[in-house]
Amino acid sequence: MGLLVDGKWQDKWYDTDKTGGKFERESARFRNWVTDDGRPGPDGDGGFAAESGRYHLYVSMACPWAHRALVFRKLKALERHISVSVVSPDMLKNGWEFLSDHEAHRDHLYDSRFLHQIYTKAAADYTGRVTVPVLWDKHQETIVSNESAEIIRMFNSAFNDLEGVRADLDFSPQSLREDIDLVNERIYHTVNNGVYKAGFATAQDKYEQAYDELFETLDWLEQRLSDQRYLVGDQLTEADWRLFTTLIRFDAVYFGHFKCNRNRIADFPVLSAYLRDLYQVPGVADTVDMGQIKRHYYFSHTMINPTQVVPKGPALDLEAPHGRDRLS
Ligand SMILES: N[C@@H](CCC(=O)N[C@@H](CS)C(=O)NCC(=O)O)C(=O)O
Repeated sequence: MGLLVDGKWQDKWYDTDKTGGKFERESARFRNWVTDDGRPGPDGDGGFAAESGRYHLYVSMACPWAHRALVFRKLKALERHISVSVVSPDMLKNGWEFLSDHEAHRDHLYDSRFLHQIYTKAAADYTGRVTVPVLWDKHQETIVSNESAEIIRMFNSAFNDLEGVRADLDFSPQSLREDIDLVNERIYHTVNNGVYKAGFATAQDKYEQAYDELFETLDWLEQRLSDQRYLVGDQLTEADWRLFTTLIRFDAVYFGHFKCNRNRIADFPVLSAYLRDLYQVPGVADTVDMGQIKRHYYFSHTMINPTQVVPKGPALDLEAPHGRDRLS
């Protein structure tokens, strides 16, 4: 694990000393938007028009942020328009890596060895962390965006005019945007990023604070979802998919590896049924690779799990009936 400094790779773990043991996530640096006609989006430069075959997504199957983009690519039927390369689940001293001789983990565009080479191709003097997902423009040979929250909004609406794309599915309708943003905000800080704050804390109090906030929000969600099928009423939205990619990793990884162990998701009757409901949406299960998820966290974070032994369990029954149809 490391980062780029002026375009040079440095093998360095997160620096929590300067924040008293607290993990603070760095903001993504590439913030352009693909739009239907190439006009600029809310941030960054214009010139990124939605075109079939022009964009490439770099992901890890293990990463919850990249997973959001994969879910949107699948549900919006963007697979034939946006190609993808999947890094190896092992993220060690060189950061995310490709494996040239494994079709499943090759860089299909440049046959690079490391993801940081994609970052320096886009910005030779880049300073910052090298994260997935990355949305790459094959025409301009640059990174459009490395911020998953924005990539999923592009996938939701920018490509709607392309053939076969599910324009009828809108996961961020304008009429619900305010509510979506509100729940996203709480869930981002206390759940999506909350599990990382607990897992990467290097001070007891910082860990306990993240743990308390996490379970306070999970209790709130258990309540909220007891009489409504989805987070923002009876329609599936972006807010659900953003929560989903954290919940699906919870019992297998965050409960043990990140010490988020007051309860498993399986112990929350409502949340666990909600998780199965989302998992059973056609196409979604194809985006979940529990083997790569467990391998990544337990094998890559050697300061948390120095033996690199990957747990066999837990047994998860994601195909069991969820019974939530009655709510909508
Ligand atoms: N803000 C980013 C965060 C992405 C992120 O942190 N991805 C993790 C993998 S789960 C990563 O690549 N970490 C590498 C690192 O921090 O060096 C997003 O949501 O797209």
